[in-house]
Amino acid sequence: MSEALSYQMPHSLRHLFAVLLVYCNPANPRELWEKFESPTYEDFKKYPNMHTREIRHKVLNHINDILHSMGRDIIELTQGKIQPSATAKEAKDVHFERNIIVNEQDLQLPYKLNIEQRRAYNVILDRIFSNKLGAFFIDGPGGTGKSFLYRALLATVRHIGFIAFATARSGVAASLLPRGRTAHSRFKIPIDVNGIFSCNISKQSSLASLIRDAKLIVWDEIPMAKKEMVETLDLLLRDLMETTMLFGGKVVVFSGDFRQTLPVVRGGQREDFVRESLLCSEIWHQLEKLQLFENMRAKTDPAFCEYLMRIGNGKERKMI
Ligand SMILES: Nc1ncnc2c1ncn2[C@@H]1O[C@H](COP(=O)(O)OP(=O)(O)OP(=O)(O)O)[C@@H](O)[C@H]1O
Repeated sequence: MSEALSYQMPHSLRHLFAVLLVYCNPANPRELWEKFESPTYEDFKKYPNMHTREIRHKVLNHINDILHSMGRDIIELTQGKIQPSATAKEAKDVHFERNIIVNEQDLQLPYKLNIEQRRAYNVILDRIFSNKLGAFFIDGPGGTGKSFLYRALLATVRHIGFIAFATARSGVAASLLPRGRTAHSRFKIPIDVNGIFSCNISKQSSLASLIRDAKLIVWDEIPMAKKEMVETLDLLLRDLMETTMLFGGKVVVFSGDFRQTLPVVRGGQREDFVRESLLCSEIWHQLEKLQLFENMRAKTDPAFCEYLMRIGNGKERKMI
């Protein structure tokens, strides 16, 4: 840092400081910062009426933005006194999404797939590797291994360095997927779509570029999502990819079980839930359906599997 002071601009000094923090592991980052912070302020000092406190905050936020792009955080340096900006949070998120390390266990999943799962796995991967459009719905009752199949797909695609998004309608389902996020937060879809068919993503942002690069998008629990959410994602992808192809020509895999929960419509009746679901969207008819039948959860108890199916299909009169 001492050497750099004589020839580097404040902007570069801030960058150098971030690099030192990440790659050189200084014994006492705070002491290092306090010794060299002043020269990193110089470019902000030319603004009239800007107090030192404000300048310090701006400078630390800039360093934080740089640290986030490298997957680190200034909280280590400031003990939580500085909150990252929205841009910094996005940069950090993008960095993590581009650098996911797949765990060994998940890499073994493709070898454990049953016949139906393997068929779906091969069809989807083939579309990804041949760069062709693929919009799928994995149709399988609870326990048939839909999540198991996603994990295998996500592991394979991420392991070779491709970007794959794991999303779900609810936070609970998202947390069960490796680096899962709710579809709302991943694609910035408004919570209450209500005729606003646009996601809050600027075309120039790093998130937009990450989405453009994505090879696979997985969306679990789709029966719980309102059809407008899926239509909004379709519009976002067409817009970002500058094409009229469904989902911008990307490979998108939806799944869920329509025997389970449908979208919530306040004060609605059964027909309202159905009308709001993906089943009543134009997109539904364009999805390729891949079936899973074998119940892997209750494999050793076929009678129980049949009982569950009868409940799901509304044919069971006797409840335990
Ligand atoms: N090929 C497989 N080999 C071994 N176990 C499997 C396989 N597929 C699924 N399983 C296991 O079966 C159980 C159910 O699988 P999973 O949770 O993926 O089903 P699901 O269809 O997503 O269920 P739900 O709709 O209820 O969420 C899990 O314990 C999972 O580990």
